Amino acid sequence: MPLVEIEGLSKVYRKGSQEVPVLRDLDLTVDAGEFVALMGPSGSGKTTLLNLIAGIDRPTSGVIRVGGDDLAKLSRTKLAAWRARNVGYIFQLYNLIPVLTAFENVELPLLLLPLSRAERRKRVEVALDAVGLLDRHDHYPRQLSGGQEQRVAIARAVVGDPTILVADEPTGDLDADTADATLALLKRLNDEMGKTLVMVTHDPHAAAAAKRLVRLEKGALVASDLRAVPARGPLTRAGA
Ligand SMILES: Nc1ncnc2c1ncn2[C@@H]1O[C@H](COP(=O)(O)OP(=O)(O)OP(=O)(O)O)[C@@H](O)[C@H]1O
Repeated sequence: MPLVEIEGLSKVYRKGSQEVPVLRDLDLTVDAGEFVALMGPSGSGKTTLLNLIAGIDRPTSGVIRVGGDDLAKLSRTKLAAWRARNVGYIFQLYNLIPVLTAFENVELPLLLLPLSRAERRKRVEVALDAVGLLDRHDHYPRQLSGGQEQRVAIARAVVGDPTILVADEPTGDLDADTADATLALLKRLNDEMGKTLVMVTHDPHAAAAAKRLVRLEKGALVASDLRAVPARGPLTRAGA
């Protein structure tokens, strides 16, 4: 079943009087339960596309439906509310709030939902447990390693049970082993919990964690294939 339906999507940024076309007449469908890697050269429009799917940005023209909602038709306020309910965003640099503990960081998106304090606590604990960091719940981001910070950020992204998870270079700032552990976690969220994931990456190794590869070049889709990478066991880095 299609979760993301994109038809004739275009995005033009305006810089003063200058127009910068970033996405051109793009069509793409992502089914529920897919794990899609979005690759392409720097400047090809990957982050722009991800932000449009996440309802952070709005298209210049075209249709973008996520879970049946036509995002271009929502007002800014409605789009913000839609985002809070439906999107979990994972950033390259984690974007945790330094003055909040791991628990409080994960709890943050739940404060926008009508939940009791007890229900919030339960959900935060389940999410922290799922990423293996329940015992670090009272640690501040500076007391965590980069990989642990990213796992807290992943817990924060899934805690509200969003319709879709989007990740922008989630392993871009991690060493190889920590990146592998993070990718294994994302794979597990997809395989075992059925989360739909769209991940921007430059790294073919990271892309190999996904089930489908979508390539962008100069704002247009050049390929969208089921994984050409042979099936394999645990993520291993070639030559390592
Ligand atoms: N807010 C903005 N205003 C003007 N131009 C922008 C804006 N955001 C992005 N761009 C331009 O749009 C193009 C695509 O940017 P985008 O970040 O989507 O590319 P990308 O494929 O994610 O690149 P990278 O891999 O380097 O992150 C770039 O030329 C960029 O300069």
